[in-house]
Amino acid sequence: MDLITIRQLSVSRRIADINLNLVPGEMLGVIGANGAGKSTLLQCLGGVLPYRGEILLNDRLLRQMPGREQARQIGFLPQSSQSAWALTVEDVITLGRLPWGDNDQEAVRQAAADTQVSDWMQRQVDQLSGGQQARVWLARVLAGKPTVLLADEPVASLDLYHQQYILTLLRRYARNNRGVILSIHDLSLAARYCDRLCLLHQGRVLAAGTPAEVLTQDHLRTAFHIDAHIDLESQPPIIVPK
Ligand SMILES: Nc1ncnc2c1ncn2[C@@H]1O[C@H](COP(=O)(O)OP(=O)(O)OP(=O)(O)O)[C@@H](O)[C@H]1O
Repeated sequence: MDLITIRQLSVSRRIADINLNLVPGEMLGVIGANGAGKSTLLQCLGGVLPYRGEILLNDRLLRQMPGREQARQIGFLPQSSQSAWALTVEDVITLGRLPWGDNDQEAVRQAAADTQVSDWMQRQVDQLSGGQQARVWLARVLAGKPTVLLADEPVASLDLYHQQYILTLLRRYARNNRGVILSIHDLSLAARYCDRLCLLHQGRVLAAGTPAEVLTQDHLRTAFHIDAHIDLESQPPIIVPK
Protein backbone atom coordinates (compact mmCIF):
# COMPACT_ATOMS: atom_id res chain seq x y z
CA MET A 1 0.00 0.00 0.00
CA ASP A 2 1.13 3.56 -0.72
CA LEU A 3 2.09 5.89 2.07
CA ILE A 4 1.32 8.83 -0.19
CA THR A 5 -0.72 8.78 -3.39
CA ILE A 6 -0.93 11.91 -5.54
CA ARG A 7 -3.58 12.09 -8.26
CA GLN A 8 -3.96 14.82 -10.85
CA LEU A 9 -2.39 17.43 -8.60
CA SER A 10 -2.51 20.94 -10.03
CA VAL A 11 -1.91 24.48 -8.83
CA SER A 12 -2.86 27.17 -11.31
CA ARG A 13 0.11 28.28 -13.46
CA ARG A 14 2.57 26.37 -11.24
CA ILE A 15 2.10 22.59 -11.51
CA ALA A 16 -0.27 20.42 -13.55
CA ASP A 17 -1.54 16.84 -13.60
CA ILE A 18 1.01 15.35 -11.24
CA ASN A 19 0.55 11.67 -10.43
CA LEU A 20 3.04 10.18 -8.03
CA ASN A 21 3.31 7.83 -5.08
CA LEU A 22 5.56 7.09 -2.12
CA VAL A 23 5.82 3.65 -0.56
CA PRO A 24 6.88 2.85 3.03
CA GLY A 25 10.64 2.81 3.49
CA GLU A 26 11.28 4.97 0.44
CA MET A 27 13.23 8.16 -0.13
CA LEU A 28 11.96 10.02 -3.19
CA GLY A 29 13.94 12.87 -4.71
CA VAL A 30 12.21 15.67 -6.61
CA ILE A 31 14.51 17.27 -9.16
CA GLY A 32 14.15 19.88 -11.88
CA ALA A 33 15.28 23.31 -13.00
CA ASN A 34 14.55 26.53 -11.12
CA GLY A 35 10.81 27.20 -11.33
CA ALA A 36 9.98 23.60 -12.36
CA GLY A 37 7.54 23.23 -9.46
CA LYS A 38 9.46 21.32 -6.77
CA SER A 39 8.61 23.66 -3.88
CA THR A 40 5.02 23.97 -5.06
CA LEU A 41 4.62 20.18 -4.97
CA LEU A 42 6.11 19.96 -1.48
CA GLN A 43 3.97 22.86 -0.23
CA CYS A 44 0.81 21.05 -1.39
CA LEU A 45 1.91 17.87 0.40
CA GLY A 46 2.82 19.91 3.47
CA GLY A 47 -0.69 21.36 3.63
CA VAL A 48 0.35 24.97 3.18
CA LEU A 49 -0.91 25.52 -0.38
CA PRO A 50 -4.39 24.86 -1.81
CA TYR A 51 -4.50 22.55 -4.83
CA ARG A 52 -6.78 20.73 -7.23
CA GLY A 53 -6.63 16.93 -7.37
CA GLU A 54 -6.12 14.45 -4.56
CA ILE A 55 -3.44 13.65 -2.04
CA LEU A 56 -3.97 10.52 0.03
CA LEU A 57 -2.03 9.48 3.10
CA ASN A 58 -2.44 5.78 3.85
CA ASP A 59 -5.48 5.80 1.55
CA ARG A 60 -7.14 8.69 3.39
CA LEU A 61 -7.77 12.03 1.71
CA LEU A 62 -5.41 14.56 3.22
CA ARG A 63 -7.85 17.44 2.93
CA GLN A 64 -10.39 15.54 5.04
CA MET A 65 -7.91 14.88 7.83
CA PRO A 66 -8.03 17.09 10.93
CA GLY A 67 -5.17 19.61 10.90
CA ARG A 68 -3.53 18.26 14.01
CA GLU A 69 -3.45 14.71 12.68
CA GLN A 70 -2.01 15.95 9.39
CA ALA A 71 0.71 17.78 11.31
CA ARG A 72 1.53 14.64 13.28
CA GLN A 73 1.79 12.49 10.19
CA ILE A 74 3.49 14.88 7.77
CA GLY A 75 6.48 16.99 8.77
CA PHE A 76 7.50 19.80 6.42
CA LEU A 77 10.86 21.54 6.22
CA PRO A 78 10.40 24.58 3.94
CA GLN A 79 13.16 25.86 1.65
CA SER A 80 14.19 28.61 4.02
CA SER A 81 13.19 28.81 7.63
CA GLN A 82 13.74 31.83 9.83
CA SER A 83 12.72 32.77 13.30
CA ALA A 84 11.10 36.15 13.88
CA TRP A 85 11.92 35.85 17.56
CA ALA A 86 15.14 35.32 19.45
CA LEU A 87 14.52 31.62 20.05
CA THR A 88 17.15 29.25 21.37
CA VAL A 89 18.02 26.10 19.44
CA GLU A 90 16.21 24.08 22.09
CA ASP A 91 13.06 26.26 21.69
CA VAL A 92 13.09 25.72 17.93
CA ILE A 93 13.45 21.95 18.16
CA THR A 94 10.77 21.78 20.86
CA LEU A 95 8.37 23.53 18.42
CA GLY A 96 8.44 20.24 16.51
CA ARG A 97 6.42 18.72 19.35
CA LEU A 98 3.52 21.20 18.91
CA PRO A 99 1.28 18.76 16.98
CA TRP A 100 1.57 16.35 19.92
CA GLY A 101 0.90 18.99 22.59
CA ASP A 102 3.92 17.97 24.65
CA ASN A 103 7.59 18.86 24.93
CA ASP A 104 8.96 15.31 24.93
CA GLN A 105 12.52 15.93 26.09
CA GLU A 106 13.80 12.61 24.79
CA ALA A 107 12.48 13.30 21.27
CA VAL A 108 14.07 16.78 21.35
CA ARG A 109 17.39 15.44 22.63
CA GLN A 110 17.45 12.67 20.03
CA ALA A 111 16.64 15.05 17.14
CA ALA A 112 19.43 17.39 18.29
CA ALA A 113 21.89 14.51 18.51
CA ASP A 114 20.88 13.13 15.09
CA THR A 115 21.50 16.49 13.41
CA GLN A 116 24.66 17.17 15.47
CA VAL A 117 23.38 20.40 17.04
CA SER A 118 23.37 19.29 20.70
CA ASP A 119 26.26 21.60 21.64
CA TRP A 120 24.25 24.71 20.77
CA MET A 121 21.00 24.06 22.65
CA GLN A 122 21.12 27.34 24.58
CA ARG A 123 22.38 29.49 21.71
CA GLN A 124 20.10 31.85 19.81
CA VAL A 125 19.23 30.25 16.51
CA ASP A 126 19.62 33.47 14.49
CA GLN A 127 23.21 33.74 15.68
CA LEU A 128 24.22 30.45 14.05
CA SER A 129 25.60 30.20 10.52
CA GLY A 130 23.23 29.42 7.65
CA GLY A 131 24.25 25.77 7.44
CA GLN A 132 24.08 25.35 11.21
CA GLN A 133 20.57 26.85 11.26
CA ALA A 134 19.48 24.50 8.46
CA ARG A 135 20.31 21.52 10.67
CA VAL A 136 18.40 23.02 13.61
CA TRP A 137 15.27 23.49 11.47
CA LEU A 138 15.57 19.89 10.29
CA ALA A 139 15.86 18.81 13.93
CA ARG A 140 12.54 20.59 14.60
CA VAL A 141 10.84 18.40 11.99
CA LEU A 142 12.56 15.21 13.21
CA ALA A 143 11.43 15.88 16.79
CA GLY A 144 7.81 15.50 15.63
CA LYS A 145 8.60 11.99 14.34
CA PRO A 146 6.32 12.33 11.29
CA THR A 147 5.44 9.30 9.18
CA VAL A 148 6.28 11.30 6.06
CA LEU A 149 9.07 13.84 6.15
CA LEU A 150 9.11 16.50 3.42
CA ALA A 151 12.26 18.54 2.98
CA ASP A 152 12.71 21.34 0.44
CA GLU A 153 16.40 21.45 -0.47
CA PRO A 154 17.60 20.22 2.94
CA VAL A 155 21.27 20.10 1.93
CA ALA A 156 21.52 23.24 -0.22
CA SER A 157 23.44 25.23 2.41
CA LEU A 158 25.43 22.36 3.92
CA ASP A 159 29.14 21.61 3.56
CA LEU A 160 30.21 18.40 1.81
CA TYR A 161 30.45 16.37 5.02
CA HIS A 162 27.03 17.44 6.27
CA GLN A 163 25.38 16.92 2.87
CA GLN A 164 26.33 13.25 3.04
CA TYR A 165 25.62 12.98 6.74
CA ILE A 166 22.11 14.48 6.50
CA LEU A 167 21.14 12.49 3.38
CA THR A 168 22.25 9.29 5.12
CA LEU A 169 20.20 10.32 8.15
CA LEU A 170 17.11 11.00 6.02
CA ARG A 171 17.45 7.70 4.20
CA ARG A 172 17.73 5.87 7.50
CA TYR A 173 14.66 7.76 8.71
CA ALA A 174 12.67 6.58 5.68
CA ARG A 175 13.80 2.97 6.05
CA ASN A 176 12.00 2.67 9.35
CA ASN A 177 8.63 2.13 7.60
CA ARG A 178 8.31 5.86 7.06
CA GLY A 179 8.92 7.95 3.94
CA VAL A 180 10.92 10.96 2.84
CA ILE A 181 10.34 13.29 -0.10
CA LEU A 182 13.03 15.88 -0.69
CA SER A 183 13.93 18.33 -3.41
CA ILE A 184 17.55 18.51 -4.42
CA HIS A 185 19.64 20.20 -7.13
CA ASP A 186 22.76 18.04 -6.89
CA LEU A 187 22.02 15.17 -9.28
CA SER A 188 25.00 13.08 -8.15
CA LEU A 189 23.71 13.16 -4.57
CA ALA A 190 20.16 12.51 -5.81
CA ALA A 191 21.34 9.39 -7.68
CA ARG A 192 23.39 8.21 -4.72
CA TYR A 193 20.84 8.55 -1.95
CA CYS A 194 17.33 8.45 -3.44
CA ASP A 195 15.48 5.23 -4.19
CA ARG A 196 13.41 6.92 -6.88
CA LEU A 197 13.42 10.30 -8.57
CA CYS A 198 10.70 12.51 -9.97
CA LEU A 199 11.95 14.96 -12.60
CA LEU A 200 9.68 17.99 -12.98
CA HIS A 201 9.74 20.15 -16.08
CA GLN A 202 7.57 23.24 -16.44
CA GLY A 203 5.24 22.05 -13.72
CA ARG A 204 4.75 18.53 -15.06
CA VAL A 205 6.37 15.15 -14.45
CA LEU A 206 8.88 14.58 -17.25
CA ALA A 207 10.09 11.28 -15.79
CA ALA A 208 9.69 9.25 -12.60
CA GLY A 209 11.44 6.04 -11.63
CA THR A 210 14.82 4.74 -10.57
CA PRO A 211 17.81 7.10 -10.97
CA ALA A 212 18.84 5.10 -14.06
CA GLU A 213 15.41 5.56 -15.63
CA VAL A 214 15.26 9.27 -14.91
CA LEU A 215 18.83 10.51 -15.31
CA THR A 216 19.20 10.00 -19.05
CA GLN A 217 20.85 12.32 -21.59
CA ASP A 218 17.51 13.07 -23.20
CA HIS A 219 15.77 13.95 -19.96
CA LEU A 220 18.63 16.16 -18.75
CA ARG A 221 18.78 17.94 -22.10
CA THR A 222 15.06 18.68 -21.98
CA ALA A 223 14.88 19.67 -18.32
CA PHE A 224 18.19 21.49 -17.83
CA HIS A 225 19.43 22.25 -21.37
CA ILE A 226 22.72 20.53 -20.61
CA ASP A 227 24.79 17.74 -22.06
CA ALA A 228 25.82 15.72 -19.06
CA HIS A 229 28.49 13.24 -18.20
CA ILE A 230 26.46 10.44 -16.59
CA ASP A 231 28.12 7.52 -14.85
CA LEU A 232 25.67 5.72 -12.60
CA GLU A 233 27.91 2.65 -12.33
CA SER A 234 30.73 4.45 -10.54
CA GLN A 235 30.76 4.52 -6.73
CA PRO A 236 29.49 7.11 -5.98
CA PRO A 237 27.48 7.89 -9.14
CA ILE A 238 28.52 11.00 -11.09
CA ILE A 239 26.27 13.37 -13.05
CA VAL A 240 27.95 16.61 -14.09
CA PRO A 241 27.40 19.02 -16.99
CA LYS A 242 29.96 18.57 -19.80
N1 LIG B 1 3.82 32.45 -4.37
C1 LIG B 1 3.77 32.26 -5.69
N2 LIG B 1 2.77 32.80 -6.41
C2 LIG B 1 2.68 32.59 -7.74
N3 LIG B 1 3.55 31.85 -8.45
C3 LIG B 1 4.58 31.30 -7.78
C4 LIG B 1 4.73 31.46 -6.36
N4 LIG B 1 5.84 30.79 -5.97
C5 LIG B 1 6.34 30.23 -7.08
N5 LIG B 1 5.60 30.53 -8.16
C6 LIG B 1 5.82 30.10 -9.54
O1 LIG B 1 5.52 28.71 -9.61
C7 LIG B 1 6.44 28.04 -10.45
C8 LIG B 1 7.11 26.91 -9.66
O2 LIG B 1 7.89 27.49 -8.62
P1 LIG B 1 8.58 26.60 -7.51
O3 LIG B 1 9.02 27.52 -6.42
O4 LIG B 1 7.67 25.49 -7.17
O5 LIG B 1 9.83 26.05 -8.33
P2 LIG B 1 11.08 25.20 -7.83
O6 LIG B 1 11.18 24.03 -8.75
O7 LIG B 1 10.97 24.91 -6.38
O8 LIG B 1 12.28 26.21 -8.13
P3 LIG B 1 13.71 26.47 -7.40
O9 LIG B 1 14.63 25.38 -7.89
O10 LIG B 1 14.11 27.80 -7.96
O11 LIG B 1 13.50 26.48 -5.92
C9 LIG B 1 7.42 29.10 -10.95
O12 LIG B 1 7.03 29.50 -12.22
C10 LIG B 1 7.26 30.24 -9.96
O13 LIG B 1 7.52 31.48 -10.57
